[in-house]
Amino acid sequence: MSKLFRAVIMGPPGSGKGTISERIAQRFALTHLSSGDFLRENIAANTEAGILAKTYIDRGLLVPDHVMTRLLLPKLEEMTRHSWLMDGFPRTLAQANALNSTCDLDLVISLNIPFETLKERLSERWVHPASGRVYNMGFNPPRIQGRDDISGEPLIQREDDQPEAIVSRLRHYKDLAKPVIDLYRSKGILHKFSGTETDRIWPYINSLLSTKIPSISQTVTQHAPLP
Ligand SMILES: Nc1ncnc2c1ncn2[C@@H]1O[C@H](COP(=O)(O)OP(=O)(O)OP(=O)(O)O)[C@@H](O)[C@H]1O
Ligand SMILES: O=c1ccn([C@@H]2O[C@H](COP(=O)(O)OP(=O)(O)O)[C@@H](O)[C@H]2O)c(=O)[nH]1
Repeated sequence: MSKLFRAVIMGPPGSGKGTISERIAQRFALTHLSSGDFLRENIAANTEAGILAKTYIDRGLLVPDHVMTRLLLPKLEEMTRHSWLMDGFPRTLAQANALNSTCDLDLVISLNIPFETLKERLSERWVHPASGRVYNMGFNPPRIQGRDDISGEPLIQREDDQPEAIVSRLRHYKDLAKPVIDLYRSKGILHKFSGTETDRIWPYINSLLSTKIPSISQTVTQHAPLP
């Protein structure tokens, strides 16, 4: 069996983490884990952690580190036989240190996208709350306007995707992410990608990962070519 591969993707809101994670998961047969999706599942299932997390999310706050680690680390510990890509965790240095004590990461992708692009994308983002599926009226519109492609349920715009909220979310991201990015840089596993379009960044990420997970990429590219 080939070596297991563990990666994290970081970037400000709207930087394309979800979009790129889906492509990576498909191309390299990794499991895509998203902290936001995992929280939404817990909220929908009314778990103790979900109920607690909701009180923070509803106020536009980050869920406290100890709640996040208690929720996510056992999940990762269960995944001993899987290669995975984590999106949305760690977000703070305390979370990064907790993750560090659970597993060794192979690689961290950090997305660096201009502010104007982020603002534009977020204002055009529509989501299907139950599944976390994300659309954009220009980039990847739903097949039927205002409806999720799979369930046909209505799409919504998130409160915190309004222009006024975006500036403070971005500032907040920068403050918290900097020490995490510095930590991964010092470990020599950080790979930073800059640009305004996922389609342009994707080939670089694809070729980097092909060198890191060659055995998986060869099998998968024969069957599932992507742009
Ligand atoms: N690692 C984390 N630490 C603390 N809170 C988190 C974490 N991950 C998610 N959350 C909480 O869940 C909410 C939804 O997360 P999700 O990743 O879906 O969206 P987001 O980060 O706000 O926006 P975007 O998807 O645009 O980056 C966050 O706003 C935050 O309150
Ligand atoms: O090159 C791109 C990549 C993404 N998006 C859109 O930008 C928004 C934010 O992307 P995503 O949710 O993947 O970013 P995240 O917040 O997860 O980093 C979504 O509406 C995507 O459809 C876009 O318009 N162009």
